[in-house]
Amino acid sequence: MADEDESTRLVAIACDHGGFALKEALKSALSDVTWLDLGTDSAASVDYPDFAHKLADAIRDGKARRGVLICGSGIGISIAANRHAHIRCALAHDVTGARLCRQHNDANVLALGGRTTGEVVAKECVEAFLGTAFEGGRHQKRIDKLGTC
Ligand SMILES: O=C(CO)[C@H](O)[C@H](O)[C@H](O)COP(=O)(O)O
Repeated sequence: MADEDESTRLVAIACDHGGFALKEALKSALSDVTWLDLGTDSAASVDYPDFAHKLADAIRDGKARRGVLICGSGIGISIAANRHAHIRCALAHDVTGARLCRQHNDANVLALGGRTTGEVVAKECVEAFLGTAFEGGRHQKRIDKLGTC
C-alpha cells in the first residue's frame, strides 16, 4: 500500500562524515524528494549524535515528517536517534527491511550505512521507506507497548 503525499516527500536528511558521500548521492538520485539537508557538509570528521539530535529536533518541530540518517554503519546514528521518544528509527540494509519498518513498525526515520550499503540499494531503500504505509492493526498494539523502560 502506498503512502505518498506531499508531506512524505519532504524529508529531513543528516549524516556524519561516514555518510556524507551517500547523502549527496541520494539527494542527486532522488531529485523528486524535497530534502531538508541538516548536514554534515563535508567528509571532515564529526560526531554522529550531533546530527541525529538535529534531525530529531527538526521532526519534533514539524519541519519534516520523515527523516533519513546516515553514518558509516548506520548503527551509531540510529542509536542516537532512538533516544528521542518521538523517533522510531530503523536501520535497513535492504528493500525488504525498509518496507517492513514502515508496514510493521511505522518508523519515521530510516538509517543507512554509508560504508555498508551501495548507492543503488540505498536509493531503493529510501523509495520503499517513503512509499510504504503503516499497516496498523496488530502492529499498532505492539508499538503502543514499546514505551520507555
Ligand atoms: O557509529 C558508527 C559505527 O557504528 C558509524 O559508522 C560512524 O560513522 C563511525 O564510528 C565513524 O568512524 P571513524 O573511524 O571516526 O570514521
